[in-house]
Amino acid sequence: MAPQIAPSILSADFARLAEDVALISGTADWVHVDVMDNHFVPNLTLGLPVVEALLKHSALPLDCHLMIEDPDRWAPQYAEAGAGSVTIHAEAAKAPIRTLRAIRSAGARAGLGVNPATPVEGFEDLLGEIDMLLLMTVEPGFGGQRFLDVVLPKVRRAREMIKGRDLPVWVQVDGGVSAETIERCADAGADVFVAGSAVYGADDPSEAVRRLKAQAEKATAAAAW
Ligand SMILES: O=C(CO)[C@@H](O)[C@H](O)COP(=O)(O)O
Ligand SMILES: [Fe+2]
Repeated sequence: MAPQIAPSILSADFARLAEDVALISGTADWVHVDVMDNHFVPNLTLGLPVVEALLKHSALPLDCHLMIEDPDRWAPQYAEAGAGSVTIHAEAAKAPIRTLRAIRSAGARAGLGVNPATPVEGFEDLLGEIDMLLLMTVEPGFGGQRFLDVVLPKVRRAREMIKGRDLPVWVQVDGGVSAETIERCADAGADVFVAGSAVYGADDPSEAVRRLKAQAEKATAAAAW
């Protein structure tokens, strides 16, 4: 799959979300929406009502990343509302298979996320239940953190696992992805890149997306996977 860029609106202006989403509509592939509940992570952002409102204003599909304690209860509702993709965290879900199936049944892509210290090997048998594996490259909770290079071998192993099973599962990296780190991620096997501060901290967010995508495309073309 060609590399895709998903700017995170965590670094946008929360009072001008529709305008900030419109800024990247011409160059980005997804709008990444970080839902945080102050329980699974020590930060509080937005929830279903804001996502429902944003869906009416976004030309791009919403990629909802649920960093919440009870994703089994909430995730299907984001899919039913019209999100293009809904990701639950493996550390939080109590019935991941049921929840992933409910997301797909509601017409969204189903994502499974893992924190930096959570191994992917335990989830190999779930690969057939998901459309995307999200590998956090920072500890979840905040934008603008430093990229954790220590996660890159896991990105590589995840890509190998997926390739070994011949499944169309996307590998998303999230956290600290920038012009400095995106090539290493693409080389390791990532094909969906979340970037918050690297996009919304730039003078021209749309141009920042275009550049990140060009870098990812070049690194992917040269990659062994
Ligand atoms: O899920 C998260 C943080 O928990 C991310 O989506 C961040 O919002 C990415 O921001 P940057 O690290 O790119 O600034
Ligand atoms: Fe995220």
